[in-house]
Amino acid sequence: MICFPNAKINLGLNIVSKRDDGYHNLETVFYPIMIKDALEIIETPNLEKDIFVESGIKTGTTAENNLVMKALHLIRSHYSIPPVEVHLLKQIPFGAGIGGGSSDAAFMLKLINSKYSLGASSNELAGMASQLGADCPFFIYNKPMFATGIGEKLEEVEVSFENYYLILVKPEIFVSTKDAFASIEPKQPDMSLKEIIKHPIENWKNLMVNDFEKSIFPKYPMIEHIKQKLYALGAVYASMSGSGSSVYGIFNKKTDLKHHFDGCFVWEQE
Ligand SMILES: C[C@@](CO)(OP(=O)(O)O)[C@H](O)COP(=O)(O)OP(=O)(O)OC[C@H]1O[C@@H](n2ccc(N)nc2=O)[C@H](O)[C@@H]1O
Ligand SMILES: Nc1ncnc2c1ncn2[C@@H]1O[C@H](COP(=O)(O)OP(=O)(O)O)[C@@H](O)[C@H]1O
Repeated sequence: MICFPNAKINLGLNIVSKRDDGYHNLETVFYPIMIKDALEIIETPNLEKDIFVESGIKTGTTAENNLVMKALHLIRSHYSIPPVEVHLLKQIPFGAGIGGGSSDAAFMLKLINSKYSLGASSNELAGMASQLGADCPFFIYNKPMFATGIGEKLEEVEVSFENYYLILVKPEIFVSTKDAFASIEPKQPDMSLKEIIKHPIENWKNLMVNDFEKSIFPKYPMIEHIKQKLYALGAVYASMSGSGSSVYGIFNKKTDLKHHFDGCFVWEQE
């Protein structure tokens, strides 16, 4: 049985306060984008323990610390699941602020739930996902969501780029989410993202921010350069996604932009 975990971008990101457990309360809108990994589980008779095979982009993870295996062990602690062979084809860049690892883990929970007809509800799966990563519960629902708390309180929102064109650019820079949070001064936003998102996309430039940009841009000028270039090329809105290093641009019409970003991973909406 196979599935195709996809990535996300953050539309705005306000880091509101630091919590006693070291995590941060935030406000963001998660928006699914269709850069995809492939995740397969194969049931092999007489297998004594799980097998994990990773191909594609090298994440440097192992069968012990890859999030798909952590997801497998977690769901197995609730349900009886036999040893399986797991194949993960990595195509979503990591350290990119687009949640690839969290998505793989959430899709593993959904895959096991379907394959073994466990009947767990989305809410139950989201509860398990929250133990694997702050971004993880969103990928259980995988539709545009306004998120608060550490990212686990989710509310569906209406937002679509149907008449627009989206491009995502990731330079050869890998940002650690933990380090990115460490250099943030939390603050209450002037206007809630839930309100901002209702404005026309043309107004977002003046209203919507990603709080990580302020600390990440001075450290990695290349990321800011990409954002400025997207605006120079005519983007209606451009922003870093999550803790970086990816930057996305939203355009009014499809234009050939790839050649402007040599040396970067570039994904364009079909
Ligand atoms: C910043 C965001 C924005 O969407 O995405 P990415 O840039 O990673 O994609 C997320 O909040 C990341 O979610 P996720 O990547 O699942 O984070 P986790 O693995 O749970 O946490 C990694 C580390 O980030 C910090 N962390 C994470 C989430 C949060 N709300 N507050 C935090 O302080 C903690 O130090 C934690 O140890
Ligand atoms: N299935 C996975 N895919 C990618 N990274 C993973 C996975 N499992 C664990 N990791 C670890 O998580 C880190 C962050 O990966 P990821 O969530 O894809 O990045 P980000 O959301 O910051 O773009 C990686 O550097 C890697 O060490």
